[in-house]
Amino acid sequence: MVVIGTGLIGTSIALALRGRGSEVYLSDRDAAALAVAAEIGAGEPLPAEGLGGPVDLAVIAVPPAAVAVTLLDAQKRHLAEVYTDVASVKALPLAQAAELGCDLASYVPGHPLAGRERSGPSAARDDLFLGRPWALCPDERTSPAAVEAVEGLARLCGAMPVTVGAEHHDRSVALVSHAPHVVSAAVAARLTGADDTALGLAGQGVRDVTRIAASDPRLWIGILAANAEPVADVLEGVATDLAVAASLLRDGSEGAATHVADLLLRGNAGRARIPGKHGGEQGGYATVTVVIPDRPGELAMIFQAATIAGVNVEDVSIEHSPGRPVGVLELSVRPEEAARLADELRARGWSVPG
Ligand SMILES: NC(=O)c1ccc[n+]([C@@H]2O[C@H](COP(=O)([O-])OP(=O)(O)OC[C@H]3O[C@@H](n4cnc5c(N)ncnc54)[C@H](O)[C@@H]3O)[C@@H](O)[C@H]2O)c1
Ligand SMILES: O=C(O)C(=O)C[C@]1(C(=O)O)C=C[C@@H](O)C=C1
Repeated sequence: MVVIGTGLIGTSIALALRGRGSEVYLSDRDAAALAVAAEIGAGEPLPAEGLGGPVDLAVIAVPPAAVAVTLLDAQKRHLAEVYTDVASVKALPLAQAAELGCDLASYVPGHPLAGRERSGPSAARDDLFLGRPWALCPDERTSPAAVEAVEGLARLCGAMPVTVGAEHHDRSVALVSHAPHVVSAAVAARLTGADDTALGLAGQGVRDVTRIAASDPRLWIGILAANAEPVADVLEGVATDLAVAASLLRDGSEGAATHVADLLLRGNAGRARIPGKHGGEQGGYATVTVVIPDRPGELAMIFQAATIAGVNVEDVSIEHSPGRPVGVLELSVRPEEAARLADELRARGWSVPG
């Protein structure tokens, strides 16, 4: 394989592929990004003179506006049999590739729905795509063999391939990724004028809502500009809800509170529709909460206790208590296994409230 663009996503794919035994060559116009990716074991730099023949697959992991020119260049060099990209929008690269005269039979537009708020190869992780959807947007011009190869890539990275048309993809991600990003930025932007007391009171809620606001604005302006209309449609709906909520709160009447409660209930309902682990139903798990001292080996012993109790931990999160040497661990498990795990942990001396 060849990975062109060794930033967060390209290097994460390269690491995942290397972990599955693939031979990976790397290319980036930024020599420092290439050097870091190679240094952390993502692959070998692609020799300037090429490899003497096409590799199976080239993954183009550059910003959306650079995908089509990068594809054309790679195809001119006959770098690979099959090409895919990972850009967060799909209609733009596909239209530009057609306009530039790229070979569309061997190009499968793709988009793994996994990422981080950090950029560059040093933020890469080989497990980034585990259990995540990976959109593929072939059309009537794409060869079935190319689609099969890129489905194989997604599966090798531990992701679930999902086939969807490019326009449909872009409208969908406007709703589930791009508009939420702008909303997160808008909430975080309110904090620039906050005083130290307010910031000192920041808890997990604001951290959850603003995590993605730490992302690279240069990358995101390219994503938003390439999906402008669908994102604007969602933002207008959000803006209406917010404006109505603000005016009702000022109104202060009991009727107004009921209307605001309606927005909160719709929020509950929307959130509950987000699929859970492996695309399954969300909310099917019970949470076992454990207070853990901050000392070596504590987590390992808790997971060992879960193993002994025969309980599979489906998900895990840790909340740190600021200034205190303890944390609160939340273990998501099947509801029928929660009491067994709680008993096992209590018997071994941990504090399991509830
Ligand atoms: N960040 C995310 O969470 C995320 C998730 C899924 C998909 N994506 C998509 O993946 C792509 C890469 O994003 P990233 O987060 O890895 O960004 P990044 O900034 O970490 O990496 C991009 C890399 O591409 C290189 N690059 C830029 N233009 C190039 C060109 N013309 N030729 C060769 N290399 C070039 C840069 O030097 C950089 O190393 C984007 O299209 C983005 O939309 C991002
Ligand atoms: O979790 C994050 O940090 C992301 O930015 C991931 C996320 C997303 O919105 O889910 C962002 C953009 C990508 O195109 C794909 C995934």
